[in-house]
Amino acid sequence: MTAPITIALKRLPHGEGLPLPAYATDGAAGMDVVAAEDVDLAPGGRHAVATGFAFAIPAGYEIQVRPRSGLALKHGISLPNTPGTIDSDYRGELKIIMINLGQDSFAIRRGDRIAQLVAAPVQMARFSEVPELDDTVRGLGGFGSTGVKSG
Ligand SMILES: O=c1ccn([C@H]2C[C@H](O)[C@@H](COP(=O)(O)OP(=O)(O)OP(=O)(O)O)O2)c(=O)[nH]1
Ligand SMILES: [Mg+2]
Repeated sequence: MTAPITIALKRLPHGEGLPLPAYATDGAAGMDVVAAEDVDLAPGGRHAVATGFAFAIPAGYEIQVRPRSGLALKHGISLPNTPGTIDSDYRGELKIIMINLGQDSFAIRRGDRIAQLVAAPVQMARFSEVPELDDTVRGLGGFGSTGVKSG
């Protein structure tokens, strides 16, 4: 296990009293984050749920916002943009964009764990434009091209 990075966090006024995002167990990959507001999500509805926190993620890292499987399995609650990307230069409030894919209305209450945050390194890249690409076995094949028997 690599040493944890330190992420500066600012508690916003409406985040008063909420727990910091935290790992539920020693081996958890994601830190559970809780809602800072009450929201009733109708079937098919979506909402950017306040968390009450803002961050300064160190350069070279991101936070990925991922759904919780329990909410997904039991209630059809997910994130339409999963994994959400929190940029290192974002200083606004972390919001969790939630969608209700279930058939019943779902009540999110302040303090409920609604998503999990995974800190990850970011490999920066740049493009080099070329006239031709090199040949490969796959070539132009994609979208289910492998393992298809011909004849
Ligand atoms: O689930 C999310 C996703 C994004 N953000 C914030 C942090 C992120 O750094 C910023 C921009 O996100 P993204 O790049 O995914 O959105 P965009 O549609 O490309 O907006 P922008 O033009 O602001 O980058 O919005 C959240 O709070 N929650
Ligand atoms: Mg963007």
